[in-house]
Amino acid sequence: MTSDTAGVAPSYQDLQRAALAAAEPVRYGADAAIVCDRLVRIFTADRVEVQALQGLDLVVDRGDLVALVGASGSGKSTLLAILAGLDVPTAGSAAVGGCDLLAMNAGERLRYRREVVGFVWQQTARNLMPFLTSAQNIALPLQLRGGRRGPGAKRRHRARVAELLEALGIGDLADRRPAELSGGQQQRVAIAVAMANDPAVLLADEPTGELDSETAAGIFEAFRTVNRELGTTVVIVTHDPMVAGEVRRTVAVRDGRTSTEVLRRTVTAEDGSEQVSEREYVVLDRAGRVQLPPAFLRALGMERRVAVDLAADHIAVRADDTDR
Ligand SMILES: Nc1ncnc2c1ncn2[C@@H]1O[C@H](COP(=O)(O)OP(=O)(O)OP(=O)(O)O)[C@@H](O)[C@H]1O
Repeated sequence: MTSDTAGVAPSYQDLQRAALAAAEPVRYGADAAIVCDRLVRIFTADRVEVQALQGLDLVVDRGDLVALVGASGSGKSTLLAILAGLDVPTAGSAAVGGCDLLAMNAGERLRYRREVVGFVWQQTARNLMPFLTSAQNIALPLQLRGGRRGPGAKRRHRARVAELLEALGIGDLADRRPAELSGGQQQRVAIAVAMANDPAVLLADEPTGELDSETAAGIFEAFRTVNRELGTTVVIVTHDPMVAGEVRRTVAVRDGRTSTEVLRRTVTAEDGSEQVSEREYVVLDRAGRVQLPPAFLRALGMERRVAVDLAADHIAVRADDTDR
């Protein structure tokens, strides 16, 4: 190939590199904190199979704060147990903080649970050792963490405990045992314990389930603080209807799949006032499937088959009228 526009015409190597780059598949959610791809979890109880997760897709970006909502039995806790490294999916793939949850051996799984994820349970008592003070509870995961224990370890641990007590506004509770704390205070300490080893992701299953609504609001604020100030990705499973107003992204799980999402953002109006805009989306999975809201389908009598037409800026879904 001759070139009379030296420096502009691509070389053979340039073309080869471009062709290879184009052939390289883009990894699904490559830089995300959490990537679940067609996740399936089947339980067998009394020879009956329950498909708790039925091909669930979920990508959570680093630094995001996400609420998972859904009816009882929709699969939320099953998903969280997998993300926490406590359970293993039957099929599909899941990665958290770059760790492949299907490829870990027992030792790696233990390290993953201690260092990559933090977990806050609903039962306030389950999160804390009853015979340790708040500061000792927070220090425990630091001591259990493997690796080098140099002479400065004790000092570093003390500094980390102080930092977390301060971030969660519980410095004055450092020397109290769980029995001497209210439910809300216990959950704040539990968040500090889960954050001790600076996990990539903080997971919480119904963390406000045992609290009154005012205390619950304070706990959501604590999760927001952790998310904003410490930059941790946070995923909270909740039944709390108030939650939609508390987080940027709410993902609904239905029948073992993610079905709809509500995204909230603050927009500045023409007069300079700030308003929160909220929009509901249906999830588009990797195969191009969407789960349309049942109320919409019922309203237009859509079932079994719909006509789909492409327009310049949208796709129209209409009731099947072939028999009319
Ligand atoms: N260990 C298990 N053995 C058998 N079935 C299970 C097991 N764990 C969960 N399931 C079933 O899987 C489905 C999903 O359960 P899961 O607990 O994930 O739902 P959930 O959305 O968290 O519900 P809830 O909001 O009530 O906690 C349910 O039908 C449940 O009965």
